[in-house]
Amino acid sequence: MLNEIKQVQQTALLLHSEEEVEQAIDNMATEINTMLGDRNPVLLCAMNGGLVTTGKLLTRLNFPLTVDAINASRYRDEIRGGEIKWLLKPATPLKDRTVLIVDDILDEGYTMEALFEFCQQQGASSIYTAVLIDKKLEQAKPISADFVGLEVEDHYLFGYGMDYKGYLRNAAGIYACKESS
Ligand SMILES: O=P(O)(O)OC[C@H]1O[C@H](OP(=O)(O)OP(=O)(O)O)[C@H](O)[C@@H]1O
Ligand SMILES: Nc1nc2[nH]cnc2c(=O)[nH]1
Repeated sequence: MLNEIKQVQQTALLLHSEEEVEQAIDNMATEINTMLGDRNPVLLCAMNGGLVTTGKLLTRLNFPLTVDAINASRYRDEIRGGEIKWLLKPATPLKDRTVLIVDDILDEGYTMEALFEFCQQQGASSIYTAVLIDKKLEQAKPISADFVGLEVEDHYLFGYGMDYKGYLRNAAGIYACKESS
């Protein structure tokens, strides 16, 4: 397994450097500070992929907020999406709260749609969505994100929270796996 991971890492294409991604996160934070500064939101970190983006955003946000986690996964260790499996629901009551769901990537959009619907069912008063990456696809998505860091072509990506078979989430850049489109 580790040989495969090293091979994927070595042959991957760097699409966005660490500097570019950090700038994109700065820009997202500026927008979120403007839009949600007086809303006392709860940030929901969409685990596991949303971990890096949530952490990087958090210290750039300059207003009162609380944080919790949510996890509905549909890829697990595959590079094609399947059925949504709920792994974690937030402990924080969402009723009458403003919610900001933070994830690494909006790909086909089914994961974010499921997270959004869950927050609606819990009675959130308003729900915003933030993703580091919005993948450009030919087909329409069931949901769009309110805050987007970067738009990226259709490859299987890793880095900044995004994994390849559970690994490479810690890569400090946005990489495309070779021959993944
Ligand atoms: O827009 P979609 O096509 O639904 O895909 C996006 C989702 O896929 C990844 O999650 P994954 O299920 O791989 O779990 P992970 O966060 O643990 O990596 C990613 O973190 C998003 O949540
Ligand atoms: N790591 C990773 N997870 C995803 N989930 C949906 N699309 C992707 C992708 O391109 N990379």
